[in-house]
Amino acid sequence: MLLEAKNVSKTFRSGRGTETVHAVRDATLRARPGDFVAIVGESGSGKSTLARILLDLIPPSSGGVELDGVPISAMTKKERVQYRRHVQAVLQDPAGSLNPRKRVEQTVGEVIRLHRIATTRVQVREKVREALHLVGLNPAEEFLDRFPHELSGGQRQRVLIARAVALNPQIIVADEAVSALDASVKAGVLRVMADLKDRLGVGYVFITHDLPVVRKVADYVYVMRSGEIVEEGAKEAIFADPSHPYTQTLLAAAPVLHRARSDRSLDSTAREV
Ligand SMILES: Nc1ncnc2c1ncn2[C@@H]1O[C@H](COP(=O)(O)OP(=O)(O)OP(=O)(O)O)[C@@H](O)[C@H]1O
Repeated sequence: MLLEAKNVSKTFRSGRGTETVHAVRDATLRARPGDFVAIVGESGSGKSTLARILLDLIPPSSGGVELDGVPISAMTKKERVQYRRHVQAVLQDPAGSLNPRKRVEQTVGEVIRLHRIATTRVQVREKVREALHLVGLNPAEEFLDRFPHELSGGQRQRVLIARAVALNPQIIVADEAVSALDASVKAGVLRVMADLKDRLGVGYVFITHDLPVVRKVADYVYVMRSGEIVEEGAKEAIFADPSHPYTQTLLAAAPVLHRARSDRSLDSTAREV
C-alpha cells in the first residue's frame, strides 16, 4: 500500500479575509505500512495542515492525496470510508481528542462499531480488550471503566493509539502525539508505536518539532519550512549531512539527545505504564 500526497497546496484566508496564508506549498510525500516517516519543522511551517489533508479532514486547494494511485477526490463513498479506516489519526490529547464524558470502553468501542469490526457487545468488548493490550494498557479490565481524567497523560495517549489501532490501520498520522509528555513517559509511548510497527506492520506519518524523537524512531524524514518541504531523505543521511541551510539551523538548534532518564514521573491519580 502506498499513501501519497502529490503537489499539495493549501491556502487559507486570514484576518478579515483580506490576507492569504499559504499554509502548504506544493508538498509531495510518500508513506507505506511498516515505515516510520517523520515530518519536522518549526511551529507554523504547515505540518498540521498537511496532516489534516492526509487524514481527509480538509481538502487541499490544489494537488491531491492518493492511496495506491487512487485520488481521494475520485473515491466512491465506500472507498472513502475504507480510506478513513486505513489512515488513522492520533492527535495530541490536550487538543481534546478524548471526550471527557466517555469511558475508555466507549471511546474505543464506538469506532469498532462504527466501522463494523464487531457488532455484539461481547465481540466489541473483546476487540477493545485486544486493542488496550496492544498498547500496553494491561490488564485491560483495569482501564475499561475509566474516564480520561482518571488516566495519566501517557495512558490517555495510549487510549488514543488503541482507538486507532482497533481499526487495523495501515498508516497512523500522528500529530505531535508525544510532544506534551515527560521524557520517560514519551519513551514508553514511542516504544508502543515502534512495537505496533514491528508486530502489525503499521506505518506512521509522525509530525513533530522534536528532533531527538525523530532521531530515535524515524526511518525517513521530510523537513518543512514556511509550507514547503525543503529537504527529505533517510534519517541517517539527514542527521549526518543536512543539505538545506534550514535543516542545518534546525539541527544546530536542537538539544543533544540524552538517554531517557530512569527517574519515572508518577501521576498523582494513576500509575504510569
Ligand atoms: N484554519 C486556518 N485558517 C487560517 N490560517 C490557518 C488555518 N490553519 C492553519 N493556518 C495557518 O497556516 C500556517 C501553518 O499552520 P500549521 O498549523 O499547519 O503549522 P504547524 O507546522 O503544524 O504549526 P504548529 O506546530 O504550531 O501546529 C500558519 O500560518 C497558520 O496560522
